Amino acid sequence: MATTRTPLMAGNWKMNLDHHEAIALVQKLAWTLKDAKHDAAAVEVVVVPPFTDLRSVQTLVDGDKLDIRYGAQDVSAQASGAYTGEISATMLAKLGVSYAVVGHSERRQYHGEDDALVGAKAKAALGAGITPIICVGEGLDVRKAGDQVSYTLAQLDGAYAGLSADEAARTVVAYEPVWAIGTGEVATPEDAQEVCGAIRGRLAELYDDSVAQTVRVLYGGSVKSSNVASIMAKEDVDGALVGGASLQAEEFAAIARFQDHQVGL
Ligand SMILES: O=C(CO)COP(=O)(O)O
Repeated sequence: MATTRTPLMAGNWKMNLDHHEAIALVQKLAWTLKDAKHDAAAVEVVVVPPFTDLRSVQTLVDGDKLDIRYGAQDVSAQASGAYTGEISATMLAKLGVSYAVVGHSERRQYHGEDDALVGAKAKAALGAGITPIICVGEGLDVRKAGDQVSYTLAQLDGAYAGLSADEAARTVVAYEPVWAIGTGEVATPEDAQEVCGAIRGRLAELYDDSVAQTVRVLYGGSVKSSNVASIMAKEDVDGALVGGASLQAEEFAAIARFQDHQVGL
């Protein structure tokens, strides 16, 4: 983690928690962070619930003036029209959504999303003032073959192909090795740094150093309060995209409070 970038901890709830449960979790998260005197300017905390929860989360965050932001798990590449089941970036912006996850490996795997579509979704989000969290990362076969860097950078090239430097500077990247998602198998801090560093290097090549130094690169895959500090200690890791552990308020708050934890030597 470099001191110039504000760390970002985003909790991707995936298809979990209805809008009642969402309110309970966000309230508990807010209390837990308040008890710990959490400074939202020092570490940004974001929840990413299902679409159906967003209106309730908005009402709670606005009403209680919580220092918590929220995002969507996906966004349409289209602006409006006959796209049954899709949700536009403008609709999300109206709900005060700050972030949209695009290209999550589960969407790539189960919905056939490719890099061009991921890039188009990122562009649509940016057009509505929403920060896309662009997900990349290799599967187990690629990792076993030692090709994780080239594979992930090819995904990055595809997703950023249509983005200008100004747009790229307003994105977040999440490196999520598929073999580490929901498996309990966390990448080592060195594994995370290798690819996150390569992503930053590629952004410098595609754009310039200022873009590369501005974009936050997150790690995702079995992040917990017990392993987050050692991963965050790495130079090019600026935060985490957390799945399962973000469904428990105390655990997610402890992840956001990673600076309280001692990094083992
Ligand atoms: O996919 C993830 C976040 O987007 C990671 O999920 P887990 O933290 O459950 O491994």
